Amino acid sequence: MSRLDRCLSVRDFEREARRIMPRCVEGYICGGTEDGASLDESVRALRDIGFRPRGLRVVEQRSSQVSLFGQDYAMPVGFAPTGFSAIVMHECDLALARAAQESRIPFIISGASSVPLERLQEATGNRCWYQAYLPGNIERIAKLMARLRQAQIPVLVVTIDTCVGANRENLQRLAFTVPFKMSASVVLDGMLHPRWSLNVFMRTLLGSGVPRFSNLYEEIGPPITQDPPNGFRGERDKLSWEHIRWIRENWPGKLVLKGVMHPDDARQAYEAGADGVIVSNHGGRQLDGCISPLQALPEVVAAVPAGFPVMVDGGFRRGSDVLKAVALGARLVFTGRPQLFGAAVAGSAGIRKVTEIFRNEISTNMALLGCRTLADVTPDLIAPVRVTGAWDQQAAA
Ligand SMILES: Cc1cc2nc3c(=O)[nH]c(=O)nc-3n(C[C@H](O)[C@H](O)[C@H](O)COP(=O)(O)O)c2cc1C
Repeated sequence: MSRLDRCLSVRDFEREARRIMPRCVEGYICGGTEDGASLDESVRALRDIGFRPRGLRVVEQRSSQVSLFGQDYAMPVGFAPTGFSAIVMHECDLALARAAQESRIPFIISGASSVPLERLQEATGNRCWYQAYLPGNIERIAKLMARLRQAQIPVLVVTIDTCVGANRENLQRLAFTVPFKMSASVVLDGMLHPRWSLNVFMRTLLGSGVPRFSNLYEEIGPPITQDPPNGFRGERDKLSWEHIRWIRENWPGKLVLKGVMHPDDARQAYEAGADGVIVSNHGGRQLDGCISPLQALPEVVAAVPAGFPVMVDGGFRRGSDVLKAVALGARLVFTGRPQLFGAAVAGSAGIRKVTEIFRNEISTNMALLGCRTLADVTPDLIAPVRVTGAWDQQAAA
């Protein structure tokens, strides 16, 4: 049985991917910050919610279709932006964009990605959203926006949770740095993972050279082994609501803020003219000790007018996880690591299988919940998982 056939769930893909990736790549993809509390909390919070399904409803014809920003998507799942995906698969950005297009789900190009956004747009009929790591400098924002307009990006996603680089001790221990620097331990790590060295490292070097910071600013930047002009994080700590308001006045497309965790920020985003927010703690990769995005979601939904798109990401690994967020008011759920695990295990076929898994699980679980459409996935179908007194007594007996 092939590796791909063995993977029946996203967790299976994760297990296989961890075997293939060098430790420093695994640390970069899978890791969180400091004690990993935000990372753990995102996964744990999903287990704290259970379903209260309805029976005897005709669910023969089901649809998980969702409409957003004038597009119909096949299911309420999209690919979150993931920078440096080139270390998982040769031209991974392109494979992700194509798989998303084929599966009719949204794909967000990361500002820290390597395949030029113009190529990704060409491959998908100009459907990619773009995520920006913006400096608090209007002149520089304007230059990037000119490029995005030229490339006909329909949705600009501004990440607001990365004003500074977080404390990623795990990466320091593994000698993994951004910009990427070769060290003896990194070389040894690669040698101990020959499949990755051949399929990813050598293939990339021989095929297209060292990946570049292609989409961070207005022009194709230097290789990821060098600091981009103005630095990778230059002036991000100056970004404020003033810049968001300026962007709104000057950006004709849709505008989404990513990394919103506080209801007041969601309200402010709406008032500033944003078209949506993504509730996210950056996959546990920024502030450690954050509440989970799932916990933040209901208050964010309540803070904005009905119908204002609230999306969410962080820790979603099952179709049932996605449906819990939909029941709590999320229009769409983004995943970050799952499709990278798919890419690491089996390239494009692996990414496609991950989306199929989500689609099948969503369809099956909608039926088991008694839902024909996503509008039927309502808050009464979920409840906190709580061990009652009676259960405690039974357990003690
Ligand atoms: C390897 C990796 C790279 C990421 N790069 C970015 C990025 O460039 N921009 C961004 O806004 N978020 C980035 N994120 C965060 C994701 O967009 C998303 O918020 C998070 O991965 C969701 O959690 P999940 O991985 O548990 O699905 C990255 C996450 C990972 C795992």
